[in-house]
Amino acid sequence: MSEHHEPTDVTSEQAEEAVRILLRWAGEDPQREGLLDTPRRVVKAYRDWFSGYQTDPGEYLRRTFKEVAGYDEMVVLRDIEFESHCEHHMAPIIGRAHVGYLPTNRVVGISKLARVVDAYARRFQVQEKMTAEIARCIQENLHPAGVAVVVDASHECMTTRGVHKRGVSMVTSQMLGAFRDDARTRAEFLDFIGIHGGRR
Ligand SMILES: Nc1nc2c(ncn2[C@@H]2O[C@H](COP(=O)(O)OP(=O)(O)OP(=O)(O)O)[C@@H](O)[C@H]2O)c(=O)[nH]1
Ligand SMILES: [Zn+2]
Repeated sequence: MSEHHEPTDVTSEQAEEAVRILLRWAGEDPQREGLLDTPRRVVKAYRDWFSGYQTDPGEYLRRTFKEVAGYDEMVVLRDIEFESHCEHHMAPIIGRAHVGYLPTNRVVGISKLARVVDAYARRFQVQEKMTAEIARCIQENLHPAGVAVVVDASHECMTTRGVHKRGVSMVTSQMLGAFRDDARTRAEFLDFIGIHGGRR
């Protein structure tokens, strides 16, 4: 994706004007010197935070390796830090994702699992939906014997506004295939990521 790509039929100028309106609505003067460049900066930041709409997450999983014949145990990538935004308040969701899968005969470059997480995180999200999307994407593209995704995140819409609860994290999981059907496989994954009996 190029830096200056217009993602939709809404132009950067229109997006910048929307920021000026929000500034005016908050009681500010968008023409004062300190704020002159703010709309441009905000639009640039949004382009980064919401770049996931310009990606096809499944594309990252197309290139697989067969050279690992003999390896038939689970692969786990844990503590994948991500930043997302909730679709209710457009407030940051900050957390970590843990992804595991049981390869059948092909494995993927390990960074690609983190790229899939980012591709979904950089959209407006609900944590449950993001968790399920990551798992489904891996299942549909790699056809492994199973996929496990656990997401542990804090929602700024709960810390800096609204109910104002700090130190709260939301944990969601999506288990598919062997991770859903076989308690021992699921337990091994949870052990790998450091969650024992639900505690970390
Ligand atoms: N399940 C779920 N809820 C979320 C997520 N992100 C934000 N929320 C919640 O979405 C809800 C939206 O509730 P509303 O009552 O419509 O919004 P609100 O008046 O701003 O609610 P408060 O946050 O309680 O002030 C809130 O309870 C948020 O905490 C998420 O990823 N998953
Ligand atoms: Zn929210």
